[in-house]
Amino acid sequence: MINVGIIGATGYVGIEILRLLQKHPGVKVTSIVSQNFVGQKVSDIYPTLRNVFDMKCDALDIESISKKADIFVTALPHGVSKEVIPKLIALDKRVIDHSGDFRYKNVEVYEKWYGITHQMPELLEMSVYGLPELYRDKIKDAKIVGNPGCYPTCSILGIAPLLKNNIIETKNIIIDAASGVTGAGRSTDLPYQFCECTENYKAYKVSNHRHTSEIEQELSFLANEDILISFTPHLVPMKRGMLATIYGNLKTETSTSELVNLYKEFYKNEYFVRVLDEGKLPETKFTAGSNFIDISVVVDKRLNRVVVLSCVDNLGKGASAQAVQDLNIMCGYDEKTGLESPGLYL
Ligand SMILES: NC(=O)C1=CN([C@@H]2O[C@H](COP(=O)(O)OP(=O)(O)OC[C@H]3O[C@@H](n4cnc5c(N)ncnc54)[C@H](OP(=O)(O)O)[C@@H]3O)[C@@H](O)[C@H]2O)C=CC1
Ligand SMILES: CC(=O)N[C@@H](CCC(=O)OP(=O)(O)O)C(=O)O
Repeated sequence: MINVGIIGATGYVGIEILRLLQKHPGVKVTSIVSQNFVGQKVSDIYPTLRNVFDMKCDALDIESISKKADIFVTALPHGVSKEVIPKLIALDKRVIDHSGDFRYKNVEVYEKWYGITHQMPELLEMSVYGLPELYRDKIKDAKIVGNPGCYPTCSILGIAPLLKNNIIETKNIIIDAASGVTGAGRSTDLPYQFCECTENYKAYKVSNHRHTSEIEQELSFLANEDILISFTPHLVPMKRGMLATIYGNLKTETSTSELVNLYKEFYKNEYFVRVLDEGKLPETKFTAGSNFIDISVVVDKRLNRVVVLSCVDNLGKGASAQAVQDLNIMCGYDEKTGLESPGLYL
């Protein structure tokens, strides 16, 4: 049994991890940390947990919480994680982080896109990007895992087979993606209030969203050359879910069925990646509440262009469930442990 602490347990990502870990036979949650709810039962804040998990929230006192757990999952805002994690590492703890603070290999790129000075670039070197389908072997022994952002998970896995097989031009990759409102966390900021986002659909941070740089980093590693993309995120009036529509120019004439076969071959050993048969398209309700990513691929013959549709739950494969997958890899458990349930559908 592994003792796990969740720091930032009272946010949307943290509470989803707590929910998933209730069904995990190899993990015991021994500390949950909050900022505003210290001393309160988490089941009073999230009553779905009543009689299931009634632990009280700890304060962020590293010395005290480090005695309670071996591995910590941090679901803290960007900039806060990088203050907390070095202290856990110094106490020989392993950490899976959800912020952007440990996802980058080049500290200057992080500092430019986040507007934050990192201060601990040497810890970036030891961190592993937490996308199991690409970095499973490194995640196994990692001290720090930088769990990917939701848009990057959805986009990178959607494009990887094309770049790895040299199928598309590396210029002119376009990603349009839409996220449910939980993507912004348990925020009370005006744009995320009911009357502001319901019955509405809008783009935001066009050409300057920080995930552009994270996606570019990983696509560049896959293609072995520097890649720039056009990335446009949108907010869609749903609680959870994310769909990315990705466009790339094919280098040679290729059919839809050839590409579907190529994707199926590429992901043949990946339980959580479901490549859909030709003619089938993903929908957010098919992945909601799960660790699955559904991908379909279509060739627009007239333009010799490929259109990939890639779909995750932003809180599932886009965050918490993927962290549980990483945790399983780090602890030597079967990757599906605690993640066996299908999505929610309704
Ligand atoms: N939401 C999503 O879909 C995704 C989010 N992420 C990332 O995961 C992380 C968590 O996101 P999310 O759960 O959505 O955010 P929330 O705002 O819902 O939760 C943030 C959590 O961090 C705690 N917290 C905030 N500031 C501090 C601080 N200064 N010191 C200690 N604790 C603090 C909060 O405590 P309290 O509740 O007491 O205020 C809360 O538990 C972020 O880095 C986010 O970017 C990554 C992928 C997807
Ligand atoms: C809808 C919405 O606001 N989504 C968030 C992305 C959440 C996420 O996955 O990203 P990080 O972990 O990098 O914060 C945003 O666009 O900032």
